[in-house]
Amino acid sequence: MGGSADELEGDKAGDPFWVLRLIGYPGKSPANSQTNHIGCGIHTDYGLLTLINQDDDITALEIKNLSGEWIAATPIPGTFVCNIGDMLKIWSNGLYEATLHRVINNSPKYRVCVAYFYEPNFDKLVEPLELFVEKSGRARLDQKAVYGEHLVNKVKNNFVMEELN
Ligand SMILES: O=C(O)CCC(=O)C(=O)O
Ligand SMILES: [Fe+2]
Repeated sequence: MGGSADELEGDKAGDPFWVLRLIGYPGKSPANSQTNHIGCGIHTDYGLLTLINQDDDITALEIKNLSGEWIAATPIPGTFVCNIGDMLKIWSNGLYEATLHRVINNSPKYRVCVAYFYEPNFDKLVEPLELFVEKSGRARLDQKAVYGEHLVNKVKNNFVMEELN
């Protein structure tokens, strides 16, 4: 990113609120021709970086591209998907974009994903860093958040069963 190697250490992410989550998505029942309604709703990740290890043989994770279209994050064996989270977007003054994504498992197979969320310190007030305001060459983003409060608010809204289309 162009900062020092320990740019995010100390009070920023020196005591990261990391989480490793195993997530299971039931497959679509053969009797049901409709889109599976159990998945993960549209969201951006909350923290810094997420590493996703997904089943190799099921395409279910979708990303919204800059044209507003949903595109599949087709699994590439031996690789992780890396998502930018909301806090990295703010710290980098928008140089890094937190990408919208969702999960719909329309395969008949149960899908498993292992997601590692690398997050800032829980109580950290996150605001654009001067370094990235200069580097991005754009106006300072009018965004800031205490990471822990942001996390709790988003978890309350994201993990519900809902219509996915
Ligand atoms: O299951 C996946 O591939 C992604 C899950 C996800 O986006 C999340 O837990 O934040
Ligand atoms: Fe996510």
